[in-house]
Amino acid sequence: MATGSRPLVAIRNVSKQFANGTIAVRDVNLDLAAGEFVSLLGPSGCGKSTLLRMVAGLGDPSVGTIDWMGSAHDAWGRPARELGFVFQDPTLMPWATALDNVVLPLKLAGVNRGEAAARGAEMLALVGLKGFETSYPRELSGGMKMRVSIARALVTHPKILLMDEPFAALDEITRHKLNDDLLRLWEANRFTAVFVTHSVFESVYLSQRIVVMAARPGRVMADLRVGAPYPRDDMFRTSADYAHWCRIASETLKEAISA
Ligand SMILES: Nc1ncnc2c1ncn2[C@@H]1O[C@H](COP(=O)(O)OP(=O)(O)OP(=O)(O)O)[C@@H](O)[C@H]1O
Repeated sequence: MATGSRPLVAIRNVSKQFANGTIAVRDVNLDLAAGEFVSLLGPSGCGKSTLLRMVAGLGDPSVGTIDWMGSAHDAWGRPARELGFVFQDPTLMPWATALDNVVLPLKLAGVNRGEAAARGAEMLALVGLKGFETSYPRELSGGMKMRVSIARALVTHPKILLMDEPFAALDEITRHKLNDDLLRLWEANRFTAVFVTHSVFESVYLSQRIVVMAARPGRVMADLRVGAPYPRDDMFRTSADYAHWCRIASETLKEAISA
């Protein structure tokens, strides 16, 4: 991956202190390269979500900068962040169909109705929901709702997809399936993927790179490269190579927590 080239996002000396005095993250330095798959791995409270939200512009750092390199800026000097965000909860509009949920970002961007519907339907098909365009969220399973959420995040073809523990509430079989589908989408489209998780297994399965964080205060402890090739599939999940990388990631996480 293009890790040697100019980063897509450069996080420099970033700290975040909330009004109640909590230091959520301290002195984080991180480059996100175009097209890479990175996981932020760490225990509860280590600032993963806070960091991800700041990359998305949902909250500013107290100290430091987050630069979207090479992005256009608006009249106020704010970067045009081309991103999609997937939360742990699918956050769908219950009164709208799957298709209407997916096309919302296109509508907000002023894309005309016909084109938005075509692009939305195409995206739903890519996440395995062809035929469910007119279904309402209440008619969909948890995994299907999350697929709609991913389709909505990707429908604008963002440069970066930020995901905050998107599969944590799903059963293991559904989570594995969604992991596979996410990798397939990433390999086909090569957006930058930033994935927050506390699961060592999930981070190893998905990522080229795992940024290991520790809490109190939240900080980056290690930056691990997962040297296993893609495509990754069920064969990989049961391989000695996967077990090897899980062991390394697990030991790194243990060291980070006890440091
Ligand atoms: N709005 C807020 N006001 C005050 N403190 C906050 C706020 N948001 C988060 N925190 C605190 O900042 C720290 C980091 O929280 P954050 O949610 O980023 O961690 P996390 O690693 O994503 O945790 P989890 O895995 O449990 O979601 C925690 O101590 C949390 O209580």
